[in-house]
This record gives sequence, C-alpha cells and structure tokens, in this order.
Amino acid sequence: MTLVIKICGLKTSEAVEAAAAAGADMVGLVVFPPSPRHVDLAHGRSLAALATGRLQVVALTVDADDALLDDIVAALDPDWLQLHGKETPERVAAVKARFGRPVMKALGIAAAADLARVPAYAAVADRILFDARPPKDATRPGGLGRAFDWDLLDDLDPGLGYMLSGGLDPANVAEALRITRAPAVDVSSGVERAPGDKDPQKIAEFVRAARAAAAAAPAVARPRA
Ligand SMILES: O=C(O)c1ccccc1N[C@@H]1O[C@H](COP(=O)(O)O)[C@@H](O)[C@H]1O
Repeated sequence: MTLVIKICGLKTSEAVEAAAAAGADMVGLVVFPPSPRHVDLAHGRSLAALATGRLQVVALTVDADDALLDDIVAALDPDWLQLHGKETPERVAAVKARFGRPVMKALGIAAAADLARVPAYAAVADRILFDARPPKDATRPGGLGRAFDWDLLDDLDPGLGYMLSGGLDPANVAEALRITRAPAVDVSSGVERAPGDKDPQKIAEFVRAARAAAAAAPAVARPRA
C-alpha cells in the first residue's frame, strides 16, 4: 500500500503548489481562528479550488458546531473533515451522517492509556489521526510541533487506516515510520519557516524522506520484527 502523506495548515497558493509538486496526497486547511494557520472561508475556498483534482482537501476543525460545518462544507467542498477537538464518538457519527463525507478523528496521545479510546472512535470514524496530547495551557489542540512516544503504537491494530502526526519533520519521519509502520503521515510545523509560513523546500524534503522510508519498509503486510 502506498504511504499517504498529508501536509496541513496551508495558507497560500505557493504552499498548495509546493505540496502538489512534491507529490503529497492531501492538504489540510485549518478553520480555527486561534491557530496561526487559520484561513477564512473565502480564502479557504480559493485554496481548496486550487488543490481539487490534484490533492485531497481536508477541512480541519476544532469542536465546530453544525452551522460552522455547514459553512465550511459549502465553501471548501472538502474530501475529508478532520475533527481535532474533544468531539465524542457520538458527535463523530453525527457529523459523518449529516455531511456524508469521510471523517478523520484526531486523538491526543501521551500514554498507553490514551489508546483505550481507539475502539469507540474506530467504530464511527473513517480514519484515526494520532497526535501528541497538547499541554493543558495550549491555545490549540494541535499544530504544536510536539511528538509523542511512537513506540506506543507498536502492535496497534485500530481496525482502520490511521495517520501519524505530531512533531514530524524531514529529519525524523523515516524513524517514525520505521517504528510505527504507519500507513499515513501528517505534518504541519515541521515544514514551516515560522508558525503558519510553509517552506516549499521542507515540504519537498519531507515527502522525499517519507516516500523513501516507506519504500524501504512498507506499512502493510510488513512482517513484524
Ligand atoms: O495546525 C494547527 O494550528 C492546528 C490547530 C488546531 C488543531 C490542529 C492543528 N494542527 C494539526 O496538528 C497535528 C500536528 O501538527 P504538527 O505537525 O505537530 O505541527 C497535525 O494533524 C496538524 O494538522
């Protein structure tokens, strides 16, 4: 299976073009005003239009209500909805039913106990995204460039596709894939010059490093060590 690569938090057409040129699969547009990567819906619409047909578009939200999701879906027409807040499994199921689009649910991980929530979410989401659990005083629940202990995912079989995120960058993505054998990776801070300012060269380096690592040790049907 081919590794799926998502570049998240794009704010410019230059960044969208860089993700497409690098050979990424998905781009994430953050609709969450406290984030330095927030895009308003008018701008998000133009970025999504630029990506459509070349990259899957993911709309990232944090505890968004139905009214906001209505507006986001109307503006961005995303291929995926990424729920990165405290949404319950019931809320994930309701969003999926209302919008009829695949839903990716982010779960913050800091310890093995955090994985106990996986079955309930795997039953309703189309993909689980594992991110580092944010510190209590964080102003946002993700996009912090913070990694978690990848060994926690050893032997994990969530029963559906999952995406690894949290503190990935061009230098560490190969090691992250070696340890987790994740079928998909997501990066934001690790391909930036500053929060919200994507670096085309780092995007290219990240995709190159991730593809090389996946070719050396494919995710699916890879015998366990
Ligand atoms: O990027 C943000 O600002 C953001 C805001 C609110 C929720 C999630 C956010 N980003 C997501 O967080 C993970 C990890 O990002 P990083 O690579 O560690 O910076 C990733 O899924 C981003 O899409």
